[in-house]
Amino acid sequence: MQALLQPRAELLRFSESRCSPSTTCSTTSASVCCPPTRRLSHGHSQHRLSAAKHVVRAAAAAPAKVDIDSWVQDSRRSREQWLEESALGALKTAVEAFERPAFPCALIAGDVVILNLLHRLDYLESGRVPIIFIDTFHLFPETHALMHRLEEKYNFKASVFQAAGFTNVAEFKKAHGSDLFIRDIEEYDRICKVEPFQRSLQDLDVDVMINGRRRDHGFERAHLEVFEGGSPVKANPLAWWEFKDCMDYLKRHGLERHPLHDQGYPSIGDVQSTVPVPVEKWYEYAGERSGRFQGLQNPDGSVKTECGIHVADDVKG
Ligand SMILES: Nc1ncnc2c1ncn2[C@@H]1O[C@H](COP(=O)(O)OS(=O)(=O)O)[C@@H](OP(=O)(O)O)[C@H]1O
Repeated sequence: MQALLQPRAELLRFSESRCSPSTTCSTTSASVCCPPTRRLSHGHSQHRLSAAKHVVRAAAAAPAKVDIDSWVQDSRRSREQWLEESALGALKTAVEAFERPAFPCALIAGDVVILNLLHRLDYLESGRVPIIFIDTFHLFPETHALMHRLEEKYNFKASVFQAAGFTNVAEFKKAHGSDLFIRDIEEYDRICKVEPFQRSLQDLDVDVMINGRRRDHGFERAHLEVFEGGSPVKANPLAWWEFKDCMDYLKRHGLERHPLHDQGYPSIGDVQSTVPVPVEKWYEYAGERSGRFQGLQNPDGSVKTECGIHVADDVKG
């Protein structure tokens, strides 16, 4: 309360010092502006204006004894702690309530965070949460290499799914050419992403699917909740995190991040449709994914922002 009163006391002191002791202030609001004994008879409106400016300044200024910087730091720390605890809680809730959880993992920053959270809960080494990795035949080699390093580190083996009927990229290109994604992006997504993804959920009979989708990814995900109904149910432990929270988590915990971040890529998908983004854009709303799906359009001509993996309500197909 004292702190709230202080600016007004300041104002009165300020007003008093500006009023001439030899003049009288005549306006009704002068009781705020000047003590009654020193009311001005002239130029009061001008004086009132400077006093009003002072009110704004006085109200904006913090009482001297408050260390706002430490408040800011404390609130950041509590936010980080809360985000971390809520993500761990969501994963635990999902895994304990369902029988066959799985985590389809593309190794973008949030996925690397989730892998670490799963490791902390002992769901990786124990095999309680299988990791699904869709090899689209068009991923960056660095993505494959990172997956191998994380498999070693956390002692798990990802279940890899590829386009049906092919065992390697050469076979795929022989059948479909090397530019299917240019000629027919819908068909490319269906063959290389959506079908292997749906097959992975069916083969593992997944009843709850963990993933790293977040509200700050863009308008399609702006209202995402931590859990979503459907078949399977989806657990989105990072729904309320921002991209910066993910990067900060990796740094705070000394974790390896995807090496392409250091080459300017905030998000990493397929080689042919992922480009670097100026770093000042990374943390804007939807900035993380702004280098994805480059040059691609939906059939209705709108800009592509999803490959279709998570668009259907019932992703098991
Ligand atoms: N390669 C690969 N392997 C396993 N799982 C994958 C893969 N690519 C995408 N996904 C899953 O799809 C979610 C959305 O991915 P994206 O929209 O970022 O990209 S993509 O169009 O699918 O490439 C993505 O969500 P995140 O967890 O946020 O990465 C995953 O659940």
